[in-house]
Amino acid sequence: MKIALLGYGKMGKVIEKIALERGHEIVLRKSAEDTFEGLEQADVAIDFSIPDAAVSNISTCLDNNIPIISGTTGWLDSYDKMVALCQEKNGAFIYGSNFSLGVNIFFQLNDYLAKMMSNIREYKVSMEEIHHTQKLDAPSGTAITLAKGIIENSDYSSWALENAKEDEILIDAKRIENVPGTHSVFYNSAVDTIEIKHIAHSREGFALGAVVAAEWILGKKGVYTMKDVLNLT
Ligand SMILES: NC(=O)C1=CN([C@@H]2O[C@H](COP(=O)(O)OP(=O)(O)OC[C@H]3O[C@@H](n4cnc5c(N)ncnc54)[C@H](OP(=O)(O)O)[C@@H]3O)[C@@H](O)[C@H]2O)C=CC1
Ligand SMILES: O=C(O)C1=N[C@H](C(=O)O)C[C@H](O)C1
Repeated sequence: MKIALLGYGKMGKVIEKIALERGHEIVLRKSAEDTFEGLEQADVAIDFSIPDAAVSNISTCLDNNIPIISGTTGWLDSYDKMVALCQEKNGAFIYGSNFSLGVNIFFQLNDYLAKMMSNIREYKVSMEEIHHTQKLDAPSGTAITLAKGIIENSDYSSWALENAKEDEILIDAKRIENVPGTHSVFYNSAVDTIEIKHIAHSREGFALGAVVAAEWILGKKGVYTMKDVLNLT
């Protein structure tokens, strides 16, 4: 499979390593100042760039009939627009706030726990996410997906980074050198705390998931998620 890498930073480089190990070829490594030259040769593109570049990268792929996997976070206000473009162009598109197998299992666990806790009034939910200091967006895309999972399964209506109201989920976004990504969901009562936590030990899990998603989408049309790729119910 010929892959275009849109974003060749920390993630782009780990994705390249895993893609080569799995027998794929890289036909474009695009950073900020590079053009899309080489995209036309690609069977699929993988975008791990920056919030301000994601929409342009995804649109360019859809306009050129290249299936696109995007892991870039911090651009979700335009997600519906990209879904509509994919449908209009009869393209193929996956966005994932987190491509690791472990986090996608954690998403399911979070939904289940939120459902279970929804009628138990003694507990108040909150979250913590910790990432490296170069991260541009806060809260993380993964934290937003976790918050959505809780909102869909409870009476909480939104999330806040500070001064959370009664019906808001407080997300504490911490930035600490070299942390690949740690997410915790807490249910606190006066007498105890229930915590579920995912700790990424490196970027390899995210990168492998993105390459697996790229392999999976070949030959398909439509908008999918990692739940489809991993066949999680
Ligand atoms: N979904 C997931 O599983 C994961 C998502 N992420 C997300 O992926 C994104 C990238 O993370 P990371 O690799 O750590 O970040 P880096 O800052 O290390 O890399 C970002 C790269 O994007 C490049 N870039 C900037 N503008 C453009 C553009 N217009 N077109 C193409 N590339 C561009 C930068 O180029 P230059 O160096 O020239 O500025 C740089 O190479 C972030 O949004 C992060 O949140 C990260 C890990 C997992
Ligand atoms: O920027 C990162 O590094 C990460 N970003 C993603 C996010 O925003 O959730 C996924 C992962 O946690 C690492």
